[in-house]
Amino acid sequence: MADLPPLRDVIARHGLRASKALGQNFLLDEQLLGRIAAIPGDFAGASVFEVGPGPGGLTRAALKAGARVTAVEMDRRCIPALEELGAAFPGQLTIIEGDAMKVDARLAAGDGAHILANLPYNVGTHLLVGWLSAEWKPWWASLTLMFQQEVAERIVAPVGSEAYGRLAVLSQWRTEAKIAMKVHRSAFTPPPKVMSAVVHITPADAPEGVKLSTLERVTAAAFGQRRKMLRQSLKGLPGALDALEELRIDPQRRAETLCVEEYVAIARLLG
Ligand SMILES: C[S@@+](CC[C@H](N)C(=O)[O-])C[C@H]1O[C@@H](n2cnc3c(N)ncnc32)[C@H](O)[C@@H]1O
Repeated sequence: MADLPPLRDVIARHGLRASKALGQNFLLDEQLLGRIAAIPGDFAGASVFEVGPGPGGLTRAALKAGARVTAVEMDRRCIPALEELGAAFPGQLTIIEGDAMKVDARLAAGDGAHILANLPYNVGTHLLVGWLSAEWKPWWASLTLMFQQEVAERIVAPVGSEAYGRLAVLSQWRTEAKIAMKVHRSAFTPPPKVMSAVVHITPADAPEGVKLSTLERVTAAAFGQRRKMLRQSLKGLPGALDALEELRIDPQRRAETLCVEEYVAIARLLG
C-alpha cells in the first residue's frame, strides 16, 4: 500500500465541496475513522458494503484493516477520488456509482458482508428498515451506521424511555443493537447542527412463530396512539384485545410500557 494523501488534500484536489442537498458532512480524522471501522471487529479478509463513501475516509480505514470493500456513492464528483484509493489497494475496492436505495446490496457485496455507512439521516433510516426487514437470519453480518444521535437513541431505546417506539421494537426484536460511539459534531466538515452516534447491530435468533408484518401492525397501532391505553389503541386490530387478556397484559397500560418480548408475544398470538 502506497502512502495515502491526507483527506483534506483529496477533497481540495478533486473539488469536493460538501453538498447540502446530498447531506454531505465528511469525517477527516483518520484516527476516529479507524476506530469506527474497528467497531464490527477484525476486518482482515472480510467483505464490507459501504454506502456513501464520499471522499473515502471510512473506505480507506476499512481497506487498511484488510477488508474487500464494495462502495456505492451517488455523487459523481467523488468517483475519481475513490478510484485513486482503489489503485492504492489493488483488488480490494469495487466502486458503484449510483443511488444506494436502488442497488441490491446483497448481490453487490455477497452474503456475510458487514455494512458500513455514514449517511444522511433520511437515507440511513430507510436503508436500516430495509436491512432489518431482510429474510432472517439476514445475509449481512453486521450493521455499523452513523446517525444523528436522536435517531441512534430511538434505535436502541429501552422500554419506558421517551425514545422507545416502533423503530426500537423493529430494531431489537431479533438483533443486538447498541450505540458503539458518540461522535461530536465538530468531528465533521462542515459540522452538522446536531451530535451523531454510531449504532452497531448484529443479528440474533428470531423468536419463533412471529411474522414481521404482524409485529409491525401491532406496533403501528400501539405507538400510533402512544398516549392512549392499549384497550383503545389496539381495539381496531382483530384479536389484539383477546391476546392481551391471554397474556395477562393489563389493557390500561400504554404503548411505551410494553417491552419488546411482550410485543413479540402479542404478534405470535395474532399469527
Ligand atoms: C455524511 S456524507 C459521509 C461521507 C463519508 N462516508 C465520510 O464519512 O466522510 C454522506 C455521503 O453519502 C452520499 N449519499 C447520499 N445519499 C446517497 C444515496 N442515496 N446513495 C449513495 N450515496 C449517497 C453523499 O454523496 C455523501 O458522500
